[in-house]
Amino acid sequence: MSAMEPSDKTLLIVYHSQSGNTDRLSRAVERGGSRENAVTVKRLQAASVGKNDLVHCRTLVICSPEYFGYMAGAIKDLFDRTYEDVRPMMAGKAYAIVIAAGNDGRGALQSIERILAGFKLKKVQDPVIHCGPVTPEVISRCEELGQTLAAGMEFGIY
Ligand SMILES: Cc1cc2nc3c(=O)[nH]c(=O)nc-3n(C[C@H](O)[C@H](O)[C@H](O)COP(=O)(O)O)c2cc1C
Repeated sequence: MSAMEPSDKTLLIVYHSQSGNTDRLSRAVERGGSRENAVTVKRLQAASVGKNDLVHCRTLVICSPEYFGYMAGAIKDLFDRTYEDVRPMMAGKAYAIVIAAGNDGRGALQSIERILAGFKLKKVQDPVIHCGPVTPEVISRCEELGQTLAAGMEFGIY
């Protein structure tokens, strides 16, 4: 595995979803990010993400439902599978988090933030935490998040 090339401009969106809510939010992030032509946007289910996907992205968006006050197991599994090997190559990359929850979401957010702090990733946007059914408003927020991240990458801010 090689270290990240400076020319890498990949926005990696990792998601897990059981009943479709997080899936829809992650698609909205993808749509927003795709508005910036100079950035490659990759949206992958957490279970299919490998170490190279993490190493070769510049910016990472984790989209997770909250299950039992925590991130989805598939997101945790991704971190478990990759942490030791990729951690040295992750420092300084940018991240943002999107949470779909029933009525809370803070447990999922905090658990992900703790691990990303261990990776030494840099939080560059406030999280989107959405409770309840997906609404047009949260779809717009997620599109905006994706576009803002991609624009920041395009202009070399992240
Ligand atoms: C097994 C399970 C556990 C859940 N636990 C929580 C929880 O602890 N806190 C919360 O706010 N919502 C909880 N929910 C609700 C989900 O977070 C919410 O429905 C979310 O939108 C599901 O996203 P998904 O459609 O992408 O799977 C839970 C749902 C399931 C199925």
